[in-house]
Amino acid sequence: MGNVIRVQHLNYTYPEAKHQALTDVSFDVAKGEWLAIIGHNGSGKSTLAKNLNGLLAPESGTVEVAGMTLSEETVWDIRAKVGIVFQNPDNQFVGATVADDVAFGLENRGVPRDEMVKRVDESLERVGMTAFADREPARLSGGQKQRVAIAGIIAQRPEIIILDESTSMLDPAGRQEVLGVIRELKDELNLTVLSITHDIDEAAVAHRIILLNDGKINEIGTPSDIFAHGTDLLRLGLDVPYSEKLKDALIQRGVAMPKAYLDNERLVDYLWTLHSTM
Ligand SMILES: Nc1ncnc2c1ncn2[C@@H]1O[C@H](COP(=O)(O)OP(=O)(O)OP(=O)(O)O)[C@@H](O)[C@H]1O
Repeated sequence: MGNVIRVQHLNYTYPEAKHQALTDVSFDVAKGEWLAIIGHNGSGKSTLAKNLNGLLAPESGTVEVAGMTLSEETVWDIRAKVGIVFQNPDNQFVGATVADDVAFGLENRGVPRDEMVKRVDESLERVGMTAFADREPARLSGGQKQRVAIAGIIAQRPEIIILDESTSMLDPAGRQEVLGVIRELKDELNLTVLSITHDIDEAAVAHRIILLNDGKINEIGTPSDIFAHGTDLLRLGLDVPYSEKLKDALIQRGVAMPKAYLDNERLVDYLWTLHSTM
């Protein structure tokens, strides 16, 4: 499996800022991988996402996407490969109807009308929003709005989807709805997913997690590697999985617990075994 993203020694400073927003960031992403990016407020997550699709231009270092090195010449081709779903669904709509909205990006790219109609239908079908094609986007629920935003992106046939806090304004049901759609699309279309999130449960479903701290990569590892830091993550301004908090509270009370990260199910299994041997 080849790499679809390669970032090497990326540095970025905003024009009017004193501090570097990203410092010497390097990592690879394999095609078809789900990578979560976590870190405290202001750690550089959104800046990194914008450097990946050329919304911001790296100050130094290189960004390669789908075999192209990001530059003025490649920025439009790269942008076509990387779709970003942003946090606030209301800021993402331009069309008067759901179908118009999904068509917008294709119109801009000069896709012929027949092809456009086909792709709009197909994309709405994939996110389960066909019945809403003629509705006004503003009247949809938060989860439905994000599904429409996702349809607008997949209509453009990207290889990579970045979720930039895309579920953070949704209720738990909306969050599950959107993540479910992404999971299905990822498998059907062999997409690579980067999810920038504060939601620890969303990070836990990734293959790997990048932990950013003050614009630098603190660690890259599997969810088990990262969550094994337990309550130390709180010091980096992050939340800790519920199972780790519970484990910590049990350790405080003198219960012998394994060091490795246990998700909810494995924690229950462990406690059950402990209970059965008492
Ligand atoms: N347009 C801007 N101009 C100047 N500085 C900025 C700008 N946008 C972000 N920054 C600064 O760059 C750093 C990284 O910000 P960024 O938005 O990438 O962080 P983040 O991890 O996405 O934060 P959050 O979780 O709050 O969205 C912060 O110090 C922030 O204040």
